[in-house]
Amino acid sequence: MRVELTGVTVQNIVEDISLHASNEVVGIVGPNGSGKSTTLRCVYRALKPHAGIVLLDGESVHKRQKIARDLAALTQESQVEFDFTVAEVVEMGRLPHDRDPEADRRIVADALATVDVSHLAGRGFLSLSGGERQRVLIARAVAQEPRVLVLDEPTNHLDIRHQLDVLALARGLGVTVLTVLHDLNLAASYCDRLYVLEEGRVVAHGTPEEVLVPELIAKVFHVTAHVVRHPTTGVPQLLFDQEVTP
Ligand SMILES: Nc1ncnc2c1ncn2[C@@H]1O[C@H](COP(=O)(O)OP(=O)(O)OP(=O)(O)O)[C@@H](O)[C@H]1O
Repeated sequence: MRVELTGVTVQNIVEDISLHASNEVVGIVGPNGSGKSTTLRCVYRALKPHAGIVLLDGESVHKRQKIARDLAALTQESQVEFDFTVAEVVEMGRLPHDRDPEADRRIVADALATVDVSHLAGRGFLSLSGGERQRVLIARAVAQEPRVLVLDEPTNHLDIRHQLDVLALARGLGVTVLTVLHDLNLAASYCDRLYVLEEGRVVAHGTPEEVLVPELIAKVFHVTAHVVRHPTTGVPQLLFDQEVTP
């Protein structure tokens, strides 16, 4: 499924953002406060842009009926207020679909296993650690079987193994993934293309190799970076000097 933002503007927070993603993993990176979450909010309809348009397969997200089924979002606001069990939380991913108890049970069990939280199925969500909660919310998104997955810092709270697992999982779904990531090396490893935001505007986009160059890193993040090749994958990775630049 194709996600396309054209000229999206929200107050003076983001201005004239245009980006697209189509059956690929697209990362949004940028410094704190550069407008990454605000951009994603326009995609999962938590915000209506003041100008511009967000299309899913050519249809405005604000008019589309089936968006609850097609799009799953793991966001900064994704929370569970009441103490549902983990299994119940993941079952919520099936709500937008027509009910099929047997298939739903299987899909939920698969999602729990895929995200390595089957052993937590009977636990209360609110008793979980931050990382466990994050993985359960990812399992809920997986159980939804979306065509577009929107992730706002999905590796938050996760240990390194689970960071790698979650991003590999998102890639392996084979759907359109639009994700905000702070870790530029993870972004380089798991994203097909990146958009770099600075002060509410897209200042660069392209493959990680095209985008993650020392000049851009210095300009946008104010740090000095050296690009090296990962010894086994060949993916560009960044090493940072300790001093920040003005
Ligand atoms: N509802 C709001 N009212 C006023 N300002 C807002 C609102 N939402 C976001 N902002 C401001 O807009 C800017 C962009 O916020 P946003 O959360 O989109 O940034 P971000 O790139 O996701 O940041 P971070 O990396 O810190 O999560 C910030 O300066 C933020 O304080």
